[in-house]
Amino acid sequence: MIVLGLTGSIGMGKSTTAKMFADAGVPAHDSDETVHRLYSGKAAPLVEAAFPGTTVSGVVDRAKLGARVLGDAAALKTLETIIHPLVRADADAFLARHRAAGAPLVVLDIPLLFETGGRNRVDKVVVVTAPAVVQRARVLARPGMSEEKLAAILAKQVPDAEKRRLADFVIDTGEGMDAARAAVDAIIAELAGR
Ligand SMILES: CC(C)(COP(=O)(O)OP(=O)(O)OC[C@H]1O[C@@H](n2cnc3c(N)ncnc32)[C@H](O)[C@@H]1O)[C@@H](O)C(=O)NCCC(=O)NCCS
Ligand SMILES: Nc1ncnc2c1ncn2[C@@H]1O[C@H](COP(=O)(O)OP(=O)(O)OP(=O)(O)O)[C@@H](O)[C@H]1O
Repeated sequence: MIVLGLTGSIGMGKSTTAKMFADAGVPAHDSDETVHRLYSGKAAPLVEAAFPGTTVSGVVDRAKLGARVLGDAAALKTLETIIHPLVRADADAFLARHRAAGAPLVVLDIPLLFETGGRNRVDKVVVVTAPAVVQRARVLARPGMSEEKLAAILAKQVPDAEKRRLADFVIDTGEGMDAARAAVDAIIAELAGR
């Protein structure tokens, strides 16, 4: 089974591209979605213990938590120490399930693949990218997002140019959905022979 890591900086199109792989029949695991699920389950008490007041009715409020940790390097590190092992365990279970089922190719969508040593956990890497102006416009259009929050997140991420340099495949999501879908199909053809 080939494990394809999918990464890219904030707003570059990871989730959208992961869904294209899934729609084409390639199982895809989404780290951000896993974090969000954990925040309404087993991670919630751990987060509340570390950052009192960031959960509401037993569920992590991501706006409150983001306000607490983004821009505070030590706090973010503490959060990552709690969350990353749980996400990794979820991804490992996903891999075991699909390996047992005989899947030829699977995708792990890992936002911090290069930042957290994820390169060793995957066979090939696809980086999604877009021009910086497109990225900014996408991210700033989200509710609750601000220039400061974006700057704090970008400061914690390997720069886009460096990610592209380290990639086996690059998909430019600034060229539209059809172009991205064609790029996804070409990668599947190369890696899974179909
Ligand atoms: C700070 C939080 C609460 C903000 O929540 P919010 O709903 O606004 O954002 P969301 O979770 O959808 O993440 C959006 C994007 O932000 C970036 N990002 C998130 N966490 C981090 C981080 N620790 N370092 C760098 N970039 C990050 C990624 O590009 C990610 O795709 C949330 O991102 C979080 O809990 N982060 C810590 C866990 C983590 O490291 N997740 C990312 C990989 S598993
Ligand atoms: N190929 C594409 N063509 C046009 N728009 C796209 C394409 N891919 C993604 N987008 C748009 O870009 C925005 C960000 O996409 P997406 O949520 O997939 O990014 P992400 O990298 O997962 O973001 P985050 O890092 O915040 O989790 C969305 O509005 C999405 O519709």
